[in-house]
Amino acid sequence: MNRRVTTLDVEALSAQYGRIRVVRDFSEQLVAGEVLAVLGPNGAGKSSLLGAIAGVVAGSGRVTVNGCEVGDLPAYRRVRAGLALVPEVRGNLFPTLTIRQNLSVPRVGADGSGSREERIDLVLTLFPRLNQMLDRTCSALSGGEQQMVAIGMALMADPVALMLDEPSQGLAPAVLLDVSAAVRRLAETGLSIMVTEQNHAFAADMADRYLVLNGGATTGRGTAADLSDREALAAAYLGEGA
Ligand SMILES: Nc1ncnc2c1ncn2[C@@H]1O[C@H](COP(=O)(O)OP(=O)(O)OP(=O)(O)O)[C@@H](O)[C@H]1O
Repeated sequence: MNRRVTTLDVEALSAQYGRIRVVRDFSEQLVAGEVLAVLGPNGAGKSSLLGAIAGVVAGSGRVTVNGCEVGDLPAYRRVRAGLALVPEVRGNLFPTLTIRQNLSVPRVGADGSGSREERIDLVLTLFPRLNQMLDRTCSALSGGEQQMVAIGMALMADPVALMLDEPSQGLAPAVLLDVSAAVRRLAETGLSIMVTEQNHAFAADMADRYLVLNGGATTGRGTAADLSDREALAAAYLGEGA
């Protein structure tokens, strides 16, 4: 896998609800195999940013996936171009369906011709604990198990760029380790991953680098090593000029 290949290129992106713009002039590039953490306080615009990139929140700007400009395409066409989103609190899951049924819902692969069994095998290799509970209803799973299925759902489309919206929400520390290990393993396969987080320690376990979004604007950025440097992180939250 050539790690210098840009898989996700976002340029001058904004996100808005009606006339209220909540993300302004966001630009970022991710290369294959890279994990970027998007940090920021409540209301900073993290979910809106991922939503605008995925095409489920109104916005403007350029979004290029694997060299294909998708900024004017509806969300489902962006998925086919290789962009996958796992929304906050596992919002892509069907709670009354079993794990196996949930994994049967998404189209498989960019052109729909992929092997569903192969994709399910990948999900079960990443999250072996799901093996024992494939026929269990998702509403009866723990938050961590639901998060694993939610990530599995996104992986069915064989994406090149995966966006995870606050995957740590409501998860026990032991499960966070499972999720961060899975994110690292996915990055090793060449997937680019953008993950919003407020849990800095969890972000440090996964990310190669981070940026801080505050009030809808990027105020700072740094490497994963900086995430344990409280002063560097505080400066990133306050703004690079602080
Ligand atoms: N559907 C909506 N309609 C109007 N405004 C919204 C909507 N969703 C979010 N907002 C506003 O957009 C801004 C950014 O919200 P967003 O959810 O993107 O932030 P966030 O950083 O993800 O926050 P959190 O960490 O609390 O999830 C906030 O001011 C929020 O109130």
